[in-house]
Amino acid sequence: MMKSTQKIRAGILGASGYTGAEAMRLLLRHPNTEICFLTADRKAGQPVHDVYPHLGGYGLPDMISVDTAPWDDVDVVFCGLPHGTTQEIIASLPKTLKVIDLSADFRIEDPATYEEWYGHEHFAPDLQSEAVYGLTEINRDEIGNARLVACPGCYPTAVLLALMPLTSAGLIDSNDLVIDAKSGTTGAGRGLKQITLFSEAGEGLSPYSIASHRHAPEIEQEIAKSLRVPAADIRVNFVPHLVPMSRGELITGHVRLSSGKSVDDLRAEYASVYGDEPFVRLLPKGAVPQTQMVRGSNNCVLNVFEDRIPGRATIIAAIDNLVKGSSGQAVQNMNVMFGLEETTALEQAPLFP
Ligand SMILES: NC(=O)C1=CN([C@@H]2O[C@H](COP(=O)(O)OP(=O)(O)OC[C@H]3O[C@@H](n4cnc5c(N)ncnc54)[C@H](OP(=O)(O)O)[C@@H]3O)[C@@H](O)[C@H]2O)C=CC1
Ligand SMILES: CC(=O)N[C@@H](CCC(=O)OP(=O)(O)O)C(=O)O
Repeated sequence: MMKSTQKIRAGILGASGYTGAEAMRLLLRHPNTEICFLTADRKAGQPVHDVYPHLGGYGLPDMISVDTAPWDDVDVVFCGLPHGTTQEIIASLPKTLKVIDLSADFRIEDPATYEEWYGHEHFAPDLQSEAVYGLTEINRDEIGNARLVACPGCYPTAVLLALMPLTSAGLIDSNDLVIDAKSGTTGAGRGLKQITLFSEAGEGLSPYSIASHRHAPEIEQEIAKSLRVPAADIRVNFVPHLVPMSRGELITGHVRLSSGKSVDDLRAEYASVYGDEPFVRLLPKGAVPQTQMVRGSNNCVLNVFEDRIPGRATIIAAIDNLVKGSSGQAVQNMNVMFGLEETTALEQAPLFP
């Protein structure tokens, strides 16, 4: 447990990206953390106020290149880098440094599955075997002892928070999981991409990676681990959509109830599992989760509804992809790793409207 006056010295890799900016915003109000360095690639050398004007004036250091980062000056690094980059960079870092990775680099445990979905061999398999999957509510104890935490993808965060208590309790069929997911455009990062151009994403709703998104094997892996069955025994149909809003994510799960189980049983399980959780909220019966309920917060709101088809149910969960779906969960994990109050710097109520 850290003394309350002791500061954690943090570096943020990929600080000029969206998750980096969100990590800065959250850590600026963290009483036990000092931001020591920020890295960027093309924007290296620029002051924060040039990259993110809303974060100017807070005394943050200028962006530097990752090659010149003073690793010995920090206790922890947050890695908001593109896939495949973190595993190369952190392999050469001091082994005492704690690492909280927001990318997908250390989430997939099976090397063949990793290669199949990410298109290359893993560059740091030793580090992969050390990594702990950072879904805080489910893996809190392991995260507390971890050096390297692989934060879940934004969609898997919402999907697993919604489904895992139910699959673990045997209340729904783990082989009949159909997920329809929607994300704001920040989910695709700050780099210029045609799909997120205002003129192409605005006024529309675009499905993508239909039944072929890399978050499906990540979801299957975690459900399979919790049930102690091979990942191939779990099958998730997952279709994401890009929605013209900057942040927010909503997932709709269409599930089959186990024999004799009702929606009230599912609600009772959520209430039991999440009753004491600071960030996961089961809404009152009938209340509909919406992205507007979580914007800017580390909260996940969820609920379950009866389907018209007997024996089926519809589950809805909403998170902010940049908070609970990435940087907020990363800070939550840092708090756990350093023995701090888990909610520190994350108490922000949602922004509305
Ligand atoms: N956005 C989201 O909602 C979520 C994102 N993630 C994951 O988190 C990671 C970061 O995402 P996000 O912030 O959206 O990404 P962005 O594209 O917004 O930012 C990427 C950052 O990485 C830097 N960078 C790019 N290439 C390199 C390189 N070769 N070496 C060093 N630095 C590099 C960029 O610098 P520069 O700007 O100077 O080019 C920038 O700071 C990704 O892996 C993403 O998949 C996970 C969950 C949710
Ligand atoms: C809207 C959008 O493009 N979202 C991203 C997911 C962002 C995320 O959580 O991703 P990682 O697994 O990449 O870390 C996508 O579908 O690729």
